[in-house]
Amino acid sequence: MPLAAEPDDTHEEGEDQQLLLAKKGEPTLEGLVVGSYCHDVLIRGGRVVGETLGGAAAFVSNVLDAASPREAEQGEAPFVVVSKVGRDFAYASAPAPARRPPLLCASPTTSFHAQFSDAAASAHAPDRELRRVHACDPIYPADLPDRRFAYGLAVGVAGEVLPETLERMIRLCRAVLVDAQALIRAFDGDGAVGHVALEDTPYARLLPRVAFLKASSEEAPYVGVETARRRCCVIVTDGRDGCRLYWDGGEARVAPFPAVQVDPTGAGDSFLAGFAAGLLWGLSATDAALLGNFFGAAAVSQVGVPTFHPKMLQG
Ligand SMILES: Nc1ncnc2c1ncn2[C@@H]1O[C@H](COP(=O)(O)OP(=O)(O)O)[C@@H](O)[C@H]1O
Ligand SMILES: O=P([O-])([O-])O[C@@H]1[C@@H](O)[C@H](O)[C@@H](O)[C@H](O)[C@@H]1O
Repeated sequence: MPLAAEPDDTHEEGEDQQLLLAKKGEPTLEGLVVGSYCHDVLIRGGRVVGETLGGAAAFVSNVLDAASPREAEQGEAPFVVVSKVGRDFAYASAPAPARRPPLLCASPTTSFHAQFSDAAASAHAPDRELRRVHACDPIYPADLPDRRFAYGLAVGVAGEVLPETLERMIRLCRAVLVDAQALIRAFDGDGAVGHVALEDTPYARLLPRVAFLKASSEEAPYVGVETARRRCCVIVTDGRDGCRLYWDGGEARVAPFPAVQVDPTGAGDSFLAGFAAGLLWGLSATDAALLGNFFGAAAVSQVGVPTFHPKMLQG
């Protein structure tokens, strides 16, 4: 499966899955996670049933730390997070923001209300309706550290990863993985989350320089998988049915792990981080997707940012 050509980094043909692996003599691969922490308010049957830390940066950091427990214990930071919050941010002491503090802005912290139907935990109910209540400042190219990274994760939730910021990530990182929700979300006057076609956004021209694009089954029609797969590897996640990988010339289904869903929030973020961790371990893309499915299933089994126990990954 050929990865997207690296526009700013040459690599030998055939090093498809090796892009995220340290080369001989290289220091530990450092990652760049770009996306904002946020406040999540969970509403079921018209009542607030939970208020939690959210934002892909929180879920992604959680998984990357769980997948590299030795570095996390030794205080090594195999990745940096560029995130923005307001002075009202309520979770500064939570593990992820405490380890990787966000930039403080004058604007309020991004906040989402996730409305679940009463049956949302059942097998086939739509999992949630999202509304963006507040949006913090965008993340600008100048907010990114001026150094090279082995990989980047563009994981905005409220439009904070600007096209020019993604372009800078591509220049700084050997391989960039993108969550489609950072590219195709649109918000109406009340903040209700909708989607626009990726082709109609300024991000479309950057796709040939992206290694992996992850989209949920709800987002996939707006991504245009048949077009996108000719530019980069596209992963479509499908909740309890696992995920499928599409590249130019092939596709593969990767089975899910069983889970009792109590809160679908963060499943996609956790999947993408688990997938990236799998590539860093040297797994093939399909085996890395299986690790992503593992973390996605673990995420839905808990409310908010899940707790992963270090032993959970020991064979
Ligand atoms: N109810 C579930 N049971 C088992 N695995 C799940 C469940 N929901 C999500 N997952 C896992 O998490 C991944 C991402 O979930 P999904 O809901 O598709 O993403 P998103 O949050 O972006 O909509 C799925 O591919 C699957 O592996
Ligand atoms: O559930 P998921 O799609 O992986 O990602 C979620 C976002 O879609 C949502 O906007 C945000 O409020 C959550 O904290 C989480 O980041």
